[in-house]
Amino acid sequence: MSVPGIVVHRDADVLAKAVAARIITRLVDVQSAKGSASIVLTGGTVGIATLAAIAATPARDAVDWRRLDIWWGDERFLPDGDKERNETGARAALLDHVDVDPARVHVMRGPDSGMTAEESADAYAAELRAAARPEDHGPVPSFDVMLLGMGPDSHVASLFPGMPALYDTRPVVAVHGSPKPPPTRISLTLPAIQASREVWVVAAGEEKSGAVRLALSESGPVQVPAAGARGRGRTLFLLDRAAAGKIPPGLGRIASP
Ligand SMILES: O=C(O)[C@H](O)[C@@H](O)[C@H](O)[C@H](O)COP(=O)(O)O
Repeated sequence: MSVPGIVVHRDADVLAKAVAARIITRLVDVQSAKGSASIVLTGGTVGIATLAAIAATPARDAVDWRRLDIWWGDERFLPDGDKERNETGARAALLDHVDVDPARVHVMRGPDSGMTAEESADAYAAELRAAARPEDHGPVPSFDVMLLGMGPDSHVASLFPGMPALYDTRPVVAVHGSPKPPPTRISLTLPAIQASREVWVVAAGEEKSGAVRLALSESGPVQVPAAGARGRGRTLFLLDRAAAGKIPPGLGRIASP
């Protein structure tokens, strides 16, 4: 797994815009090289603000949205269209404004599907397995970009410290009793996250600074899930100054444009 690079931006607004530009560039590069690309979206304030920043920039048209596979790292187990669903936020911020191929927007289904949370997780795992190719060497595709927001407790996706999902070797699990409402969620697990070519953890605000410090230290991923958020090729922590405020000196290269 890759050692995290750290990039610090002035504030949450500049961070979202900078991550948006970075996503567009990454997707254009990958599509130029491979013809198609894949991205895993996240919920949360910065995650959704980043999608809105993509929608707001003319450079978004450089991405071939028809040749992009869109996945989610986690989802709240709520009915389609519920305003608390990460999918709802992503569609309002970006997906409804670009020409995505509906067949390549892979949502984690809620209770209106008639499935339980466990069945929905299994269905998503089957969708991931169907999209995996031999060169991925596993049950999930090698995602080109895995975006992850991070909570003040260092959770990523819906992997909360000490909870059973962190011990699970399956790629997708149902989460019950989430400390962050709503209580029932669907989440990729760390093995699925670590299959990504690149993992980008995005965080803003002083309340995340302790979690950032732990996530960049030699912490164990069960107690510090963000410490397990590592890509096979590259890991980036994309932060604002407030979230970066407790990073110990000498912890690798910190770019502060
Ligand atoms: O479903 C969710 O809630 C998100 O996927 C979650 O992992 C989020 O990204 C973090 O909690 C950070 O959220 P904030 O950026 O709003 O603090």
